[in-house]
Amino acid sequence: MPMQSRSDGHPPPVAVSATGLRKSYGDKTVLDGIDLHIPTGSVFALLGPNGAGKTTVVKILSTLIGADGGRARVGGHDLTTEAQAVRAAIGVTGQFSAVDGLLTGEENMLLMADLHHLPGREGRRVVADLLERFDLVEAAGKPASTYSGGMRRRLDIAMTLVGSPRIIFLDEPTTGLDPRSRHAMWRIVRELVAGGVTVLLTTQYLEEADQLADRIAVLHDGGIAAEGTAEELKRLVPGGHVRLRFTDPAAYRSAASALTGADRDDEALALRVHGDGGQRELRSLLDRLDAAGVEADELTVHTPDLDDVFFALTGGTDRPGPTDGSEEATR
Ligand SMILES: Nc1ncnc2c1ncn2[C@@H]1O[C@H](COP(=O)(O)OP(=O)(O)OP(=O)(O)O)[C@@H](O)[C@H]1O
Repeated sequence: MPMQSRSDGHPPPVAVSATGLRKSYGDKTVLDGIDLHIPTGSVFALLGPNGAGKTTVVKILSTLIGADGGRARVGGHDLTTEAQAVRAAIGVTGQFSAVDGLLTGEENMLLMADLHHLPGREGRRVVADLLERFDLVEAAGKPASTYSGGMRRRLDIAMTLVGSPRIIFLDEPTTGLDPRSRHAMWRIVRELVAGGVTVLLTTQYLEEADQLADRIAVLHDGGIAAEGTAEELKRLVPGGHVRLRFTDPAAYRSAASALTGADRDDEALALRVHGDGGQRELRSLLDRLDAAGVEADELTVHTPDLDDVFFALTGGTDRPGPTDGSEEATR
């Protein structure tokens, strides 16, 4: 997903910046100096297995708990000295959901409108709009306790949006949701970002980070093991290669002798050149082909997927839970 660019050529302002965030519980260090930098209007995914500290980051940045060290600014406000302004700038949804199961969806929404001091008529208009947008009109009169997981998440986000926050923290928004609800949630996130909202998303799903995020940070062992775009991260681990295919056997043979070290597939007239598939490497590869006077009929860059990156970085063997599993199966 492309990052928002501004017509004046300046980089977009920063929505969230944190340096050296630390947090321990007793003698357990959960965050050991985390730096984050999230440009306005982008989606940033904090990726990590259970217990990596993702929720702790969200709780700190939303002023629910204090950090033991480090500094952070959210929406231009200092987390410790301007906590109230930070709270006014953000919306948070996730594991500590604000949904009251005894109230109907609409009542939950109207309560939020009251909390945001929206005048009666304006509050009802905003609530009606959001119920419509989040496909909750039919369910609006039923108690939230009767909602499916997907409906509850949608209600939770809709409630967050009553206050029109410009920065939203989504803590594992799709954990435990079935694929259909997951895709509905992805659509919602994309719509929010298209409207200029900044999203910090935590997830244990690589595909989710890959689908939604402009940048991804992998949280591991109290620190950020790697950060970058999905493509940058994929280039960090071995397994990448460029595949060149030829139709002319003579061109294939010339290329094979020019590119010593490439794996040959004489039958398919294809060469496999190992590397990160980065710009510099590709240029050098093409230069060598040019110098040999040959042109490939097909050139494809293969990068490892985020799974490879994640498991290489975290050294784990446990794959995340099934993407369509129940809450119990994945948490
Ligand atoms: N109030 C607390 N007291 C003691 N330990 C805590 C507390 N809150 C969190 N922890 C511990 O801190 C670690 C990080 O927890 P956190 O909830 O931030 O992880 P997470 O990455 O969000 O994981 P999950 O995907 O399971 O939500 C865990 O080991 C957790 O047990």
